Amino acid sequence: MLRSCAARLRPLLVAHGRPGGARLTSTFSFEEVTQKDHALPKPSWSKDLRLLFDQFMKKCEDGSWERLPSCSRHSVQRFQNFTKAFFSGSIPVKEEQISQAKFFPRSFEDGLGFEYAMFWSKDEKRIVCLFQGGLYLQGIPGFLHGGALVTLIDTTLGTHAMLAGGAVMTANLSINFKRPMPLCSVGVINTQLDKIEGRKLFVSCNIQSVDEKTVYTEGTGKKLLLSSCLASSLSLSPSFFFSFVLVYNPHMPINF
Ligand SMILES: CCCCCCCCCCCC(=O)SCCNC(=O)CCNC(=O)[C@H](O)C(C)(C)COP(=O)(O)OP(=O)(O)OC[C@H]1O[C@@H](n2cnc3c(N)ncnc32)[C@H](O)[C@@H]1OP(=O)(O)O
Repeated sequence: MLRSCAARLRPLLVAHGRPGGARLTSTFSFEEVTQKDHALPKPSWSKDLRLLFDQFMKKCEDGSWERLPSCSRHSVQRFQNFTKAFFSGSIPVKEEQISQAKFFPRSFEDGLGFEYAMFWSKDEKRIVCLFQGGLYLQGIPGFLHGGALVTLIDTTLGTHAMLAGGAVMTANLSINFKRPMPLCSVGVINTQLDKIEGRKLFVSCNIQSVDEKTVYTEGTGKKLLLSSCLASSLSLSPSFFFSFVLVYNPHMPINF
């Protein structure tokens, strides 16, 4: 089974100039050049968000943490390869629409929607997502819409599951809204991987205020790996596995 899985993935990696097992920095860097990295400070970021971002960038200096770059759209090639690999090549939108499609959390104008940056700790195996919810994300007056919070929770938990296991889809998400979160305030999402059962990854997180005094929301999610052979390939050949994940995840570190 592993051999057939590897055979299925190899053409995709070669198509990106990435033979299985090789480090993939050069091709991904090329995409970085052509696509804007949104997980960097902007004028619309509040002082709180900048301060937290700077603190985590400091933690990155010794290599224990890594900032995850984030772009707003996939290249047409990446899109097509993803659907070929996991949905039998049936592209769900018209060919001409592919280049127009945007990653939902990155689809708002600067400062009006989600502003966020994720950091990954390889040792602690967790993600911290620093974010600020803009004026277009209002629910009840003055507070963030619950759906907006769920979007960012799903995105952060999905990224964690991808880093832990490979391409995933959300099968189940459970949310507890504990306190309303003020519009334009800054929140911190902390994730953890609770367990893996076969293709199922159980991940959870909460959203806290910057001073850690308020827990706004808690979330637990069940993510399903899209291919059962990917998890087992991780234990045999991490570099091959990571090279695959790098192709598909817009939040993946450049130098994994
Ligand atoms: C591109 C880079 C972007 C990267 C960007 C970074 C992250 C972005 C995050 C966004 C994520 C999304 O929005 S995803 C979009 C929202 N989600 C979806 O549209 C998913 C739609 N659902 C599906 O496609 C499917 O139901 C799947 C893939 C989830 C599962 O189908 P399947 O593969 O056929 O699996 P199946 O045999 O049914 O079940 C396998 C096991 O999982 C359990 N299971 C299945 N569904 C559920 C469920 N809803 N709740 C609990 N458990 C479930 C079953 O009981 C079974 O357990 P057992 O018997 O083995 O014990």
